Amino acid sequence: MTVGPPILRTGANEANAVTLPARPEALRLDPAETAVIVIDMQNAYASPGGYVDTAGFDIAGAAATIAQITKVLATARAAAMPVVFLQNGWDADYVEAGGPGSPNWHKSNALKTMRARPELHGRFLARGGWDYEIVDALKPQPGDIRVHKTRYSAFFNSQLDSILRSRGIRNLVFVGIATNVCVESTLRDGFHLEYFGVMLEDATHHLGPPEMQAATVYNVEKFFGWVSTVGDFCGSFGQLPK
Ligand SMILES: NC(=O)N/C=C\C(=O)O
Repeated sequence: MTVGPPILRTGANEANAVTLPARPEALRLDPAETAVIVIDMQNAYASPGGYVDTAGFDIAGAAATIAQITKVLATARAAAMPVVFLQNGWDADYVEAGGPGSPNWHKSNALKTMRARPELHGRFLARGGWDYEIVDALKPQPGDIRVHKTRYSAFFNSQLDSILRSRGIRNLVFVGIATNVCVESTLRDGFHLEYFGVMLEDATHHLGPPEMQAATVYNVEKFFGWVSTVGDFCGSFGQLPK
């Protein structure tokens, strides 16, 4: 008898489930219980002249990440899988960012850069501004869901958990920027809230040196979830009848 690689079943509705190749093992996912979570694909994180570019991070990989996410979203929409866009930022007066009593005020490189260069005040991550907007190439389509968030984890003080639970979503497929900050923070919080998190490693991009990408891939694969690829996601869910 040949024993194949293990497959983890995440839901009760086995009839509609699809096998997604992943590490450390493949997953059986029901598309009706699965959502694509697009983390912070805003001009701030992916466009020249946006916050992270101005703050000195390398965004050379962002264009390729956008191209990969485009493929994922086309497959997800064709499979009637919810697409949830997270948008990171604050009100125009930065009240939601917290003041000096908040660690966010001290650690946010957007806020630090604006304090160091007062001519930039109001430019980064303010709702209503260009920096906050989703990049043109990934503009949300009718039926997509948009959720505002004010901290790295998309579950913290947001509507995300309620929106997912009310739709019966149990599995989250993560794409976006940055792998090692908001993607990992959200996937970790999702794990603690009993969501099965899958990160598509070639549709995410890190902030900082390349080791940061590798570290999150290791953490996800070993401790918090599963790691898959755009090719495997599109290959699996692209097979569903239209
Ligand atoms: N979207 C993110 O991962 N953001 C990381 C840093 C920041 O927002 O300052």
